[in-house]
Amino acid sequence: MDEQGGTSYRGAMDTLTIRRPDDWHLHLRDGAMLKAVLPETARHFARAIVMPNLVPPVVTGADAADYRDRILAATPAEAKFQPLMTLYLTEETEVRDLRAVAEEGLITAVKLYPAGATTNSASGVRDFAKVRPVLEAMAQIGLPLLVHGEVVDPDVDIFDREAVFIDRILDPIRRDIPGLRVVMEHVTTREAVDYVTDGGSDLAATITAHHLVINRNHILAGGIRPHYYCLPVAKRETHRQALVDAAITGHASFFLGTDSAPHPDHAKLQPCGCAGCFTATNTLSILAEVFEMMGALDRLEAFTSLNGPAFYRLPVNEGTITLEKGEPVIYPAAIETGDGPVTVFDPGMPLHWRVRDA
Ligand SMILES: NC(=O)N[C@@H](CC(=O)O)C(=O)O
Ligand SMILES: [Zn+2]
Ligand SMILES: [Zn+2]
Repeated sequence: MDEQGGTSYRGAMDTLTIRRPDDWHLHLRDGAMLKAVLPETARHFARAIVMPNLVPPVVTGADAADYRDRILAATPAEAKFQPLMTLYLTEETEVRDLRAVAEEGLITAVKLYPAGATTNSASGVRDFAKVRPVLEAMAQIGLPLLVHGEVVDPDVDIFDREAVFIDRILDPIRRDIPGLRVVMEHVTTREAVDYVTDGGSDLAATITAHHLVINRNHILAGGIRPHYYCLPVAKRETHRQALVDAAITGHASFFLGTDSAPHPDHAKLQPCGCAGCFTATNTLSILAEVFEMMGALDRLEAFTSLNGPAFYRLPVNEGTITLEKGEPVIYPAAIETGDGPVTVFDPGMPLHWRVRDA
């Protein structure tokens, strides 16, 4: 480790040691799927913000405690992995309950899904006025609100739904409730990048690996690729470039949230297939490739391991991981789960960086 923030290089930049990363947006699911996907995350990441969009969703403290225990039970014995739990905000969430759960230290954040915006969001919020007292309490406590930032209005084009959400919903809420700490999850647009860049220290954004490498052509041109379909859907190339620029700057408001969202292939390969890309397995290889391509390997650690803990007011991880560069790494095309195979996201380019076994 050197004094410039822990990144050290050897040789012609063929190894890179960084603080152990965290994943600030992850879907672990439950049951057989949880058991199959958890090792893919625990191998590389020390902590993850675990999304609460189970069926039924994680809405009470008791739900969160039970889910945490199921995750810990499914964690490989040798792994040191800490799940950071979240609650699913509904119009019925009570201020009193939320305060109690937050005081217990059981949850790290609360997740806001506009009803109907994405996978398992039916119990989400329709009328934002109804959750205002809860958001005010969160601002007082300093508990972050994580938002799936898309409007659900059928008249709004799917490629515009994130930008419209900022104008119609998020910005008014933030003006109305000063001090509310917000993470815009899985941002996909230049508008979101600009909004977060100028938003001050109470606003941050997670960025996925897949949104750094695909644009909407990858999904739709030359045939439809269901494994690239996730929400928010990837936008045009200029937006992808804005995301890359945000990720590589080292700006404190941007950090990694993989949004690794496993669905069995039989649920994705349908006339109406599920949204979500499964990236837990190869995210770090993809990121190293992108950051190297941009001449920004020295800022990878800020994105994966430093900016997130700083926003969440948590210590950075003690341990490190070492990435090494060599022949292209071959990842399995899919992982096997009790619910059937789950295809691993294919970045469509050779990946030369692998995480060295600890
Ligand atoms: N990103 C997705 O496309 N899907 C996520 C839900 C979400 O994060 O919006 C899922 O749970 O499958
Ligand atoms: Zn989402
Ligand atoms: Zn997600």
